[in-house]
Amino acid sequence: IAQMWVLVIIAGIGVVTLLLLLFAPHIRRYAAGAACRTASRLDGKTVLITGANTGIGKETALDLALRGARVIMACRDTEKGEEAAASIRAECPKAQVEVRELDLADTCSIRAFAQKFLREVHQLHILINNAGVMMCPYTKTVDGFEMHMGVNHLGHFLLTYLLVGLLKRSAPARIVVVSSLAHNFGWIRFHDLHSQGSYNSGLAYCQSKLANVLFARELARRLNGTDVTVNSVHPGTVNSDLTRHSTIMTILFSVFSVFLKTPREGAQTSIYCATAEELHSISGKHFSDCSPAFVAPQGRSSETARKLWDVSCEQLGIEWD
Ligand SMILES: NC(=O)C1=CN([C@@H]2O[C@H](COP(=O)(O)OP(=O)(O)OC[C@H]3O[C@@H](n4cnc5c(N)ncnc54)[C@H](OP(=O)(O)O)[C@@H]3O)[C@@H](O)[C@H]2O)C=CC1
Ligand SMILES: CC1=C(/C=C/C(C)=C/C=C/C(C)=C/C=O)C(C)(C)CCC1
Repeated sequence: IAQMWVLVIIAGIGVVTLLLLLFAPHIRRYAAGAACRTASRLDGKTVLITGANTGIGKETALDLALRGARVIMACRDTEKGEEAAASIRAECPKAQVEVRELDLADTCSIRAFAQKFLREVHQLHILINNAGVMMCPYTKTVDGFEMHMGVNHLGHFLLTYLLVGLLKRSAPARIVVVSSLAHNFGWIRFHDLHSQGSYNSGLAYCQSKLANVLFARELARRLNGTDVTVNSVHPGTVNSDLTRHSTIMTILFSVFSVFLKTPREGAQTSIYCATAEELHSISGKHFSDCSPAFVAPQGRSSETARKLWDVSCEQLGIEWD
């Protein structure tokens, strides 16, 4: 009987493998999701992308550079950034890409970055808040913020605050906030925003991605009439370095990689929101697979969005009306 079970298991694995191989092209096509079909050129436009040295950010940078934009890649590790820029130039010799140092886990770095940027770059048409950290062990940023909240939300909040004047002067301009489907599982824990009482790395990530959705909606409302639009994005489930802090997720993502998006596929919705002509006046919306997407009720609450805005300003020591 034991031998029979072994045979059944081997046959089962064989059948599953065969089916997977047979349907691999279909599975891949389905997993890839929607591609951005717009042919818009970006000659003469300046784009800033955070976390552009790898993953979705790097692929977004390559695509926008191919469209003729000057792409500024804001990276915390400029060596990694230069390697990414070199690989973009190898694919697109005419690419105007440059690397600048930005550590979103340090408000001094964000302020220094913005100061130099405003001195040296005189226009900004597209800002893509892409950088992110997921499920890291409990860590604080230089300013004492919990890492997910500090980098994914507060760091980008401060960066956008410092650059919004330039975006307005360069209008029409767009801001793309890379959030996630994970916002569905998040709650803004105003009583313990920095998880000092209790910490769960998954929930901390979800909270920060919900903060991204709320920030995009509230900023869109405040920028109404300025010709600067803001939309948030879920890129899909993408096989990137994002899982680096979780061994289980890293193993699962590589084993099931055929079912996941590649970083290039994951960049499509960011590219769509940054370039699609039909979105020129669309603001405060959430997109996935280059289409409008569902937002969880907690991501649609104007009250929570306003409260988060006020708390974020307070924590960063800024006034932003
Ligand atoms: N991959 C996925 O399945 C999904 C991703 N997303 C979102 O997409 C975005 C991009 O993720 P993805 O490309 O997958 O992940 P990667 O880990 O490949 O890229 C993340 C980028 O963020 C940068 N980064 C992290 N911390 C900081 C910091 N303190 N200062 C500046 N840059 C920083 C990283 O730099 P470095 O390499 O130096 O660490 C890297 O360039 C994230 O916001 C993520 O939340 C949303 C849903 C699903
Ligand atoms: C359940 C399951 C999977 C799906 C995981 C998903 C859907 C992860 C989504 C992550 C997100 C959205 C991260 C960033 O924001 C895998 C890996 C295919 C392996 C098989 C089990």
